[in-house]
Amino acid sequence: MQQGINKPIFQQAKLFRYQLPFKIPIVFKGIKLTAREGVILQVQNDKGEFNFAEIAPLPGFSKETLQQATAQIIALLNTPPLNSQSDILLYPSVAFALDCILHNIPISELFKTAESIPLLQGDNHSVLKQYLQLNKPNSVKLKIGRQSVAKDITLFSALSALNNNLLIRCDANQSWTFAQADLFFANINTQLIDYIEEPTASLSDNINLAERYEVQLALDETLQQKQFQYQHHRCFKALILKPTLIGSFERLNYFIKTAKKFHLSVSISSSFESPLGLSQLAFLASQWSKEVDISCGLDTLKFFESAILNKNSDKKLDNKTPINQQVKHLECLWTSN
Ligand SMILES: O=C(O)CCC(=O)C1=CC=C[C@@H](O)[C@@H]1C(=O)O
Ligand SMILES: [Mg+2]
Repeated sequence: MQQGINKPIFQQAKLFRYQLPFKIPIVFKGIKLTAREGVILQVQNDKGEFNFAEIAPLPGFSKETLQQATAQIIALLNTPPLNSQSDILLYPSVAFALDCILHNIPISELFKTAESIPLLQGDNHSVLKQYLQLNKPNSVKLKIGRQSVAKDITLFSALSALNNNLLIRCDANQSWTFAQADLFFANINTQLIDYIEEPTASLSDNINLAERYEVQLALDETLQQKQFQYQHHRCFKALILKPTLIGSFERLNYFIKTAKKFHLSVSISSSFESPLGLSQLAFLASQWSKEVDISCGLDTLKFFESAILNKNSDKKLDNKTPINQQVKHLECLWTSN
């Protein structure tokens, strides 16, 4: 994808606020959220066409707050023209949204059909129930590291007993110590791990564990460090790209090129965005799949009570209402003129 496109001054920009309640609260790195909050940016270009983007820092994962990101985008919109060469160090959520606008990333309905690897999270009983309800697919992503290692071992073994062909993508979100990760690997059939994302917070410990137990690693949080430069190791199998946490298209393209060079697979993964953000991620995934082996980790709408952008639930919108129409029903929190 092209970089650094400069656009003429836009006619009008608006920011809308959304809030999507979760079915049950979800804990993100120790922060319990009952709802997802973000803003939708709508920009009308000189031809009168609308472009959209979402800014929704994920508490626990993003360094910036929604208030900070909103203030930054307003500052940018107040000094047109919009371009991706801004001197200010942009927050990742803002950099990504800006590039979506500058590159006219459409709201596509692709995400409704894009096949995502099912994400299983919750207590052991509910994870096993979710897996059975999905008719035992051969590939799943399993959250671990949120309960005792003993319970995770029980869960992993119970899940794998349900399907001989199951390959599990594990995600520990850097929550284990070396000893905890070591205990986990020593007590499961590691051949059933497709790859594991970030067992501990130390990349060198993760490599050490991967070599010891012959498991493959995927990098997720590591890729969100602004200074991180990829150095290949044979135990790396996949890159998890969370565009709204990584930021600019320039940085994302760097990882796509890296994946191509080292034959890594790429997962385009959600950060629990609204349907608008997810639809743009699905579009980008379909573009990048021309270059690298892509899978989607966009299976997060199921955690919301309702995935419709709508301020008042009495407005009779349903999921057949086009997303750009839904935006009009949100509370407008800022407008350029
Ligand atoms: O990658 C997926 O399949 C879905 C998204 C997902 O698992 C995550 C999104 C954001 C924060 C975490 O809870 C989690 C992850 O770490 O990958
Ligand atoms: Mg992860």
